[in-house]
Amino acid sequence: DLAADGSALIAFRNAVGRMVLPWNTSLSPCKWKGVVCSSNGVTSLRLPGRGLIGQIPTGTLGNLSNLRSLSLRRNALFGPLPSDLARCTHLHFLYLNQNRFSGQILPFISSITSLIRLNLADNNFSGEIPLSLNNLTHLNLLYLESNHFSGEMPNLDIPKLEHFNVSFNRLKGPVPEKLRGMPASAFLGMSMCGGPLQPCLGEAPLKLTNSSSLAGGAIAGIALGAFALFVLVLTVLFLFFRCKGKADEANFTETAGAKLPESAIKGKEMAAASAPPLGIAVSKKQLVFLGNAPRLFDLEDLLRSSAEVLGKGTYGIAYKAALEESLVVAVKRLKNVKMPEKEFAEKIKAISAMEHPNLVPLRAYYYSREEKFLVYDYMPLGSLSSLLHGNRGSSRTPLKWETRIKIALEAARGIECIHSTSPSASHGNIKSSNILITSSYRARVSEHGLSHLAPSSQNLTPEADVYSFGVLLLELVTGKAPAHGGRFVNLPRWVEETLIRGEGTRELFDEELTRFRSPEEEMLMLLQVGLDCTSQNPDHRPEMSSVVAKIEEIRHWAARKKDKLKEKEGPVVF
Ligand SMILES: Nc1ncnc2c1ncn2[C@@H]1O[C@H](COP(=O)(O)OP(=O)(O)OP(=O)(O)O)[C@@H](O)[C@H]1O
Repeated sequence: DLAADGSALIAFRNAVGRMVLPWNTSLSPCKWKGVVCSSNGVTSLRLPGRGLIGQIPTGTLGNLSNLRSLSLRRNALFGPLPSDLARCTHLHFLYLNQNRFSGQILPFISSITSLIRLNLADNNFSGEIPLSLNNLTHLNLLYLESNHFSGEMPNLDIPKLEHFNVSFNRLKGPVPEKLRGMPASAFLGMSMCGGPLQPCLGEAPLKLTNSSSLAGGAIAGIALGAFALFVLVLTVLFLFFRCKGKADEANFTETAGAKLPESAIKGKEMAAASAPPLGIAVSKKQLVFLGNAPRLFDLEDLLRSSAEVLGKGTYGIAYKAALEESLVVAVKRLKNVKMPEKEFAEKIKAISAMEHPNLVPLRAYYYSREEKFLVYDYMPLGSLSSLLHGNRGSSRTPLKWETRIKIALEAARGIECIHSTSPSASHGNIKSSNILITSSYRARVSEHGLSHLAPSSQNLTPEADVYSFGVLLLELVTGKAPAHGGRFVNLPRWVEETLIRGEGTRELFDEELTRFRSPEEEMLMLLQVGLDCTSQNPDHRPEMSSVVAKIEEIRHWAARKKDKLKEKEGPVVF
């Protein structure tokens, strides 16, 4: 019945399209965009390229028992297909191509015997293609290309099958007998043989000429070379993305990008003599350097360096200290940290061991009874907060959409790294002023681990970080600061209320984004991720790894859309 179909559709929308499907619940579902009904209920749901993102839960589409046609192609849907789709026993057309669905095509697909067209191309499906697809006796179209299906192609024998493609999977072996009439283009990019392809080895031995055996040697060489390259790439990726491990070479500042030889720094005059020196009073003690970073300066150099206050934060005052024109560090002078040196040193070591390209590297620390400070790489572009909200005048360079979503992804990866260190690990103070930006607009999360030095450590949970990160996403899209001059805006509530007022979604967006005609669908998708993260119930918030996956999906989706547009435009013909 229609009411049940309506609630199934709303559950579906809430899971994957809350922002992009402005269905008016006071109207009949049959009036909603993309929905078609007959007297029995909803028969067709067509939402191609609408910016749907996430995993389709069971208890949504599976409840649409009269569904004849389902098209969700060109979205950013991922994860396994909901198994209760098998309950849609009248389904004729199922188009799920160009998403990121994964998992095996479970036998339930084969149980939807009403299917006439099944398109699962361009996804991440894996496992073997089941022989049980033979149950789909009405099937006229089966597109499975560009997935990760492996094993041998089963001997599909579907009498009405006319349109078929399994190219660009990992299938091997012979083209089965009943499919030998299909064109070669149906089996491209795999090690299959026979039928429309090259004969299999047993069928007609390959004639090896001298040149082809030479080619064999060359191929072996290329294969070895490719393997070595693969190992090298893996090693580089491992070194780059590891969360814990050995320190790499110090890169204290990104202003000039040049490395300074030690001799160039020691004993030199201060770079900007006009600024006052850092001048923190210390008892005779040394800086403790962390990791393998080269010791480019000592305590004395640091204390004499020209310093400027960057700001006052929860844990103390932050300074920019310029030791040399291209050797700049950030010094965080900690207040209210009262713990024995050994415990302090252990905590700091744990922080510095957490290495990741999206965390601000901690390079050294100083501990005495009366003074404690930390030395970080200086991030020349300051914080995301200042880039978003600072200097909103004519001289301002607005942050464009592509940069914002890249920053969102990188910050998410930094937080994911922190959360990956233990099940209860958290940052404790995620906000846009703690996302710092390098000269190449790479985002780095700062202050990780500091909440564990502070005396009160309540409410430090990964779920609380996810909430704060959700607020940050809403801030990136709306351009509104959650706290400004002592005034606080409840951003999640503001977004929800604006949506409920139903005046369209445009007023949600940062005016700097709409002015440059930024892609609305992507902005809505990111808003949806932000709202998911700020769910009132902590158990309903996604884990950081899934937040990372969702933002990656939005970017893939956008890239695919761009490619499609280019394809449409076609080559320029003179
Ligand atoms: N490594 C750094 N490089 C560049 N700027 C930094 C660095 N660390 C901090 N800052 C800047 O210094 C200012 C003060 O930072 P701090 O982290 O102490 O306070 P906060 O972020 O405003 O508040 P909280 O302590 O609650 O996080 C901020 O504007 C921040 O962007």
